[in-house]
Amino acid sequence: MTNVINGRKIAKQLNKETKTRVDKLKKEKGIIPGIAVILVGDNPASVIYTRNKHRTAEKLGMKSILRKFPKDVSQAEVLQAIHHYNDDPTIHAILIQLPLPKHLNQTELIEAIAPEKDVDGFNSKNVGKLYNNENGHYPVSCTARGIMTLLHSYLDKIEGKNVTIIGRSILVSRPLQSLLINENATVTMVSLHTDNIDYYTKHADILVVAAGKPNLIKKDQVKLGATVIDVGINRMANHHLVGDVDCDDVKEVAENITPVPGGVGPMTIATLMQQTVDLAEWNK
Ligand SMILES: Nc1nc2c(c(=O)[nH]1)N[C@@H](CN(C=O)c1ccc(C(=O)N[C@@H](CCC(=O)O)C(=O)O)cc1)CN2
Repeated sequence: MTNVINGRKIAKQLNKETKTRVDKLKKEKGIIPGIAVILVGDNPASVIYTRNKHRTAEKLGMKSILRKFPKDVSQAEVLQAIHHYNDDPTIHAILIQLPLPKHLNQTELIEAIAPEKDVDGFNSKNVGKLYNNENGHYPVSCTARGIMTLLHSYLDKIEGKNVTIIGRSILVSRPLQSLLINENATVTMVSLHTDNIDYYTKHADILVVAAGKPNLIKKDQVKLGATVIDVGINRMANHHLVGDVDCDDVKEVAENITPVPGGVGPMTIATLMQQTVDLAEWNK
């Protein structure tokens, strides 16, 4: 029997736990976790995601600022906002919504965020700590951490598992590779350029697909009993959302599978909330 992983339910439970932590921080330390989300332009998906982040943070009792800039804003103006929030003691978490318009230097902006407020974990200091499997506290990619939460909910152990990740992004695939390696999984990174990609997908106990190609993966490419994590969110012409995995087909062979929508996506925002409270606790 295949488990269709309910990301919405697990995200709801995580938000409940986060709310309890927010209330405790307020009561015991007088600290209200604060997040500043920077949105440049009017990309429709980014507008929805940042609104959801803002609303969820407020619902959980946090301070939340959604700072919007027009699409032609200068690099200097965005940098100035980042410096402002770096210096604001009521803000514990700063995030720049991606993608950014092409004229902006994404790397410079991410590097300008104080590492202890870099709630996305994209700053090179935090990426380096994750890569080195350093002890101590540091933020990591919210989607990657959210996927680890899903895997831990459905699998007894990750150690020793063969994992194939299709994708190479700094947003999800690379940090997820490090998180999995740090838990002693064997991780193979492939892409749409890989020769004989089916060889790698068929050998995976855990298959993570972050390729950005609707319905790329079918059941004949998946090992019997595998756990399949679909990171793809493809908006079709009829406005339907479709993942990178043909869920109805792959369900016939997978033991666990995430649907789209309702799988990995909701975990990204719940993990962002979780990590905002982490930052408020770590840096109090
Ligand atoms: N700075 C960042 N930018 C982006 C990130 C990120 O983690 N940090 N991730 C994505 C977008 N994203 C959050 O920002 C995100 C994507 C999807 C969902 C989600 O809940 N998806 C739903 C479907 C919702 C819909 O699109 O209609 C689902 O899959 O069920 C939340 C957040 C890129 N940018």
